[in-house]
Amino acid sequence: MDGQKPYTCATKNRWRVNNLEPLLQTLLHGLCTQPDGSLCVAYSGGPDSTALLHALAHLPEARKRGLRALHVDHGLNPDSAKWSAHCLAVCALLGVHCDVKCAYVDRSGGIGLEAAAREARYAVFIEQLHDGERLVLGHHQDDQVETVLLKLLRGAGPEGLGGMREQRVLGRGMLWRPLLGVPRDVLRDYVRAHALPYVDDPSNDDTRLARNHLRHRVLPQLKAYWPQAAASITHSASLSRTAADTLQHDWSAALENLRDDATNSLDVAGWLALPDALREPLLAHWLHAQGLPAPTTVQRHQIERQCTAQDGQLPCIRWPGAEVHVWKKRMWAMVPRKPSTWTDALPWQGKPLRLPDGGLLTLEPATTLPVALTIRCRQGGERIKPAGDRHTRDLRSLFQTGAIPPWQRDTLPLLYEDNVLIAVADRWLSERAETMFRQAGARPRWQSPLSNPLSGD
Ligand SMILES: Nc1ncnc2c1ncn2[C@@H]1O[C@H](COP(=O)(O)OP(=O)(O)OP(=O)(O)O)[C@@H](O)[C@H]1O
Repeated sequence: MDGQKPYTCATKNRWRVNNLEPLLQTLLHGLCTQPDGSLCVAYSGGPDSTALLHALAHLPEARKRGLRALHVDHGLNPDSAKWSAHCLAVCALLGVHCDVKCAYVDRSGGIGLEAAAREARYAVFIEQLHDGERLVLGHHQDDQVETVLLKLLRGAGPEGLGGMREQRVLGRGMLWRPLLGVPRDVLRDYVRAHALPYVDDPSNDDTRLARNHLRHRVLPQLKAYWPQAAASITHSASLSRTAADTLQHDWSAALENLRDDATNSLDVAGWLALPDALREPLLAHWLHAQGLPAPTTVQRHQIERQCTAQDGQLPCIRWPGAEVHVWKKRMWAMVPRKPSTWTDALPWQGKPLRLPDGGLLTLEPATTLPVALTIRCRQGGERIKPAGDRHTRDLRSLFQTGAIPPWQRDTLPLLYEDNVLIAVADRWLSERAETMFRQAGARPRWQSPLSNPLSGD
């Protein structure tokens, strides 16, 4: 597998030595323009990441930074353990340390096996990446062409049509795709010329999968008529990327202005006033940052219409995995939640208590209360006299003056001592509760089951 001369930046005018140099040349150029950081090759064992790993292993510039490989075993193919063993053996021959990690592929998410495997793989990458390390992937020009066409066929905008980014932040490090400009054939030539052994994953030939259908059926026909298809599509992608990055600059600035950090809610009037080209990606990004899926165009238009609802109305727009509420001229997003009131009275003396709706009640610092309290869910009609207040108040008016969003109101646990309401979560405490917690040297702390924290007054 060896025999490749080391090439350095200093000798770059003497690169043209043999027919293997284009790959090394690209990588060397990439390394010279990349900020420092050790390299971790995402090594599937397939031909492309094999070429990538082998070439990097022969560049002193890569070795000097620190070079290792990471193979993820999805456990989906009966031969996957053999593939892991193959990766370890190749790395041993190259003198590159290799980590093999198993990924748990969750098939229950309804996103398809390929996407679930990808999610699981990236979760491993994120977990395994060291501080400042670069995860180097073997995606090449033909992968980029397939990605862009698939996005086009799904009706994507400039961000999707920009294809895969050459680099981006990933976990504690960066993801880097140095081969996006290199055609698949160059990599396959390299593998052949060095007689590199690689894993042949049969799922790559399954033309029932959209990407494989494109690769094996559609693209050969496109290229037969338009030989420049790959170059033209990647050129369009880079134009879209530039446009998407410019838009991103603008919608990021708009998001800063429209989002309230304390509540993570959005100012709807400001959002509606944005041009379409900013409104859509801003919403998608705001949702993704909360781990929520973006709406379809039809659902987004529904949100836009509901944003102009009268005060007092409480619009809620739902789609699989997310719901958006419009309240007090702001927009709030969360995971859809069935209204869950519980009837049991739960005893509590200070130990962390997971409530039936997923909320969490604790004492900070952890300690034990002198008496056992009872925790109940709101039923309606409850009243409390908050410390320092001259009157008892019903919870409905407390919630209104405290600006507690309506969808959060039933989640606040109520703390009772001998059937007397002494605290509403950690928010309103009676004189008796204040005294009890002061004597115990701790404060109650409640974590909402919803993704958004409670709004401030
Ligand atoms: N199981 C895996 N472990 C580590 N990295 C992986 C794995 N699967 C994919 N990758 C990384 O993602 C890149 C693109 O993945 P893709 O599924 O297109 O490739 P592949 O067909 O598995 O193999 P290759 O690209 O190496 O020929 C790979 O080149 C590799 O860098």
